[in-house]
Amino acid sequence: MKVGIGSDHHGYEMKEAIKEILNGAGLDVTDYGCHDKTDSDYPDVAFAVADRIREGELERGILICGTGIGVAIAAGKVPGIRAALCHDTYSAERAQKSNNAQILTMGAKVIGLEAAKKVVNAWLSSSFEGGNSARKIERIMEQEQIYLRRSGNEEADQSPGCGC
Ligand SMILES: O=C[C@H](O)[C@H](O)[C@H](O)COP(=O)(O)O
Repeated sequence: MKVGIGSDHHGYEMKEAIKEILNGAGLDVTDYGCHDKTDSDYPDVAFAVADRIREGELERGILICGTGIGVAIAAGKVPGIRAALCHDTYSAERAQKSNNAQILTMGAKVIGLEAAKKVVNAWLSSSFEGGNSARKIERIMEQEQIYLRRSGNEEADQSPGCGC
């Protein structure tokens, strides 16, 4: 599985630790930064990872900032992207099974590393179940297309869709 990972400076240490684990597990992991603890702006890394998913280069992304909120908001602005902020294993599992979220976000100031590892594992080991969930994801994706068309955006119809 091709996974992109990224963080701002608040999430740097957690990002490095999780990257090591994923590499050790044999996943194909690409690090989109940041690469040290120097102040960095979370939207930049969030857009970098989300864009690669939108373009089909990555299957999944993991984004970490202080709270996980900023990266989730930014990544969710990229058409076709569903980013889920999860700090517990049940939500992480459902983020895949119900929401087909390509991106997991976490806050390094909110959750400890051991719990974060379990959240990542729950999310990576789950997959979308379709069924009744598909209709809701399709509805979200349809509405996104409506907004894109309404704004005359040429990117309408180029999103990965619902994955249903
Ligand atoms: O949602 C945003 C994250 O928690 C960021 O890590 C945090 O906001 C960093 O921004 P600042 O340093 O401006 O508080």
